[in-house]
Amino acid sequence: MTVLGAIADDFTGATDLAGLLARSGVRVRLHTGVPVAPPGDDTAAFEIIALKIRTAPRQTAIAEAGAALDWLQRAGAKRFFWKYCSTFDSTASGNIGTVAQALMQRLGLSQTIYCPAFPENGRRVFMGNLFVNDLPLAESPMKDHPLTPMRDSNLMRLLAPQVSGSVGLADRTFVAKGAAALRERIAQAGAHVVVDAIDDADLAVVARACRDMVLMTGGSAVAMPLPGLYLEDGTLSRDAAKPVAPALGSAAVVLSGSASAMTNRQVADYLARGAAAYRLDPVALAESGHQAALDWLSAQDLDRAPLVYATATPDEVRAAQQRLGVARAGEIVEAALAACAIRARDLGAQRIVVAGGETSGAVTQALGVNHMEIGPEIAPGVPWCYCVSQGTELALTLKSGNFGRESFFSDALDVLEAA
Ligand SMILES: Nc1ncnc2c1ncn2[C@@H]1O[C@H](COP(=O)(O)OP(=O)(O)O)[C@@H](O)[C@H]1O
Ligand SMILES: O=C(O)[C@@H](O)C(=O)COP(=O)(O)O
Repeated sequence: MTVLGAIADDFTGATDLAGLLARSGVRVRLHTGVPVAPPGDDTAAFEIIALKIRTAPRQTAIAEAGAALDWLQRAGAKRFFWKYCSTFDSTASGNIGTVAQALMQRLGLSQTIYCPAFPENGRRVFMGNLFVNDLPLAESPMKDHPLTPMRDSNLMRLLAPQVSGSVGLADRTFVAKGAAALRERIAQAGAHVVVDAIDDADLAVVARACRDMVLMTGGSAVAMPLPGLYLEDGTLSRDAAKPVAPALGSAAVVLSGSASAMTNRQVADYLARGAAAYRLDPVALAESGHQAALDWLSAQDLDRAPLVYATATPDEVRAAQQRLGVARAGEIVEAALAACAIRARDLGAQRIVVAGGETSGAVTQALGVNHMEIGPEIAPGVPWCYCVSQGTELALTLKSGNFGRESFFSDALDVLEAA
């Protein structure tokens, strides 16, 4: 029986949520896109639908999230979770609040909460302001994100233009008083309530206070305590069926389309380890296409997990965007990396590491993957996922731009080796 149905605005975010929920030992199933077939009898306790709508036009985002909600309701879910980025990545007009409001309308709700905190990855919310490690969001490297540069750290100000209802705050002084006091505060705080949390203990209080809300929204970490709460009161029984790692060949590829500060360090680390690498230049791709990258990949020893990357500094990204336009630069890079993923699979690679949320969406869609089982976690919020692409079993990991330590790419391959 499905206890919670979740909708994620991007693919890395969906695997992040899936990995954190799966820590509890309950069954989590991840669908990429809204499944075409109606739900069967074997639905998991936690069903997640990954969408690629973080930067989509508002009406597209609302329509796709609505279709996902319908499917999850048909799967039997009575409670829902809207997952977005722990750095609140959104465009000026949406889509975090926009989609939340649309889901509220469809569910007949007058209220939801917003809690992007993910303390294990340094994201904390205090007095409604989001911090990334020791910096306010707008001073963190997120200010330079290629598609969703975050130039304000105040979540209420970010949310207000995205919704028509009132925006309020349940600050940490209420969280510190425990679940009952927090619940009371939230009830009085308006339609769209930002909730503070600076550590996992705070998130446990928030989850306890909101566990019966029909719709919660946030980063993955505020959902992490939910399986424990549902197991505690018998809403859910533990399902020990762990996905079995498929037998995989040793060929692998690393594809990086994230331009985050952390991914830049991870690419540098992997290069320093002697990895064979091909750098994608968006302007050259626009002029000549990506055949040269495919030819390079075909000549590589995939047992040594070569890297194809567009990862670049903020200045380099800006220069490419000025030449090509923001959307086109992103699309060209995503298309090239998606084509590399298909080529790598066709050359026998069954281990594919992808860095970047939009990039992961493009790669996963191109591979025609429609659902994934959740395997071992490589770093907080980044699990290996097992899936099938055109009849080939694959292990795929989708790394959010800023997640993982410097050695992430080699960590990922090591973790899979040990699985
Ligand atoms: N060198 C580059 N120049 C311009 N755009 C780039 C470059 N490298 C990557 N991009 C684009 O930037 C976007 C990065 O977003 P994403 O893949 O979501 O990474 P992250 O997870 O870091 O946010 C993608 O659309 C990608 O195609
Ligand atoms: O919540 C998070 O930080 C991640 O799950 C996520 O959504 C990150 O997005 P990208 O950095 O665009 O991959």
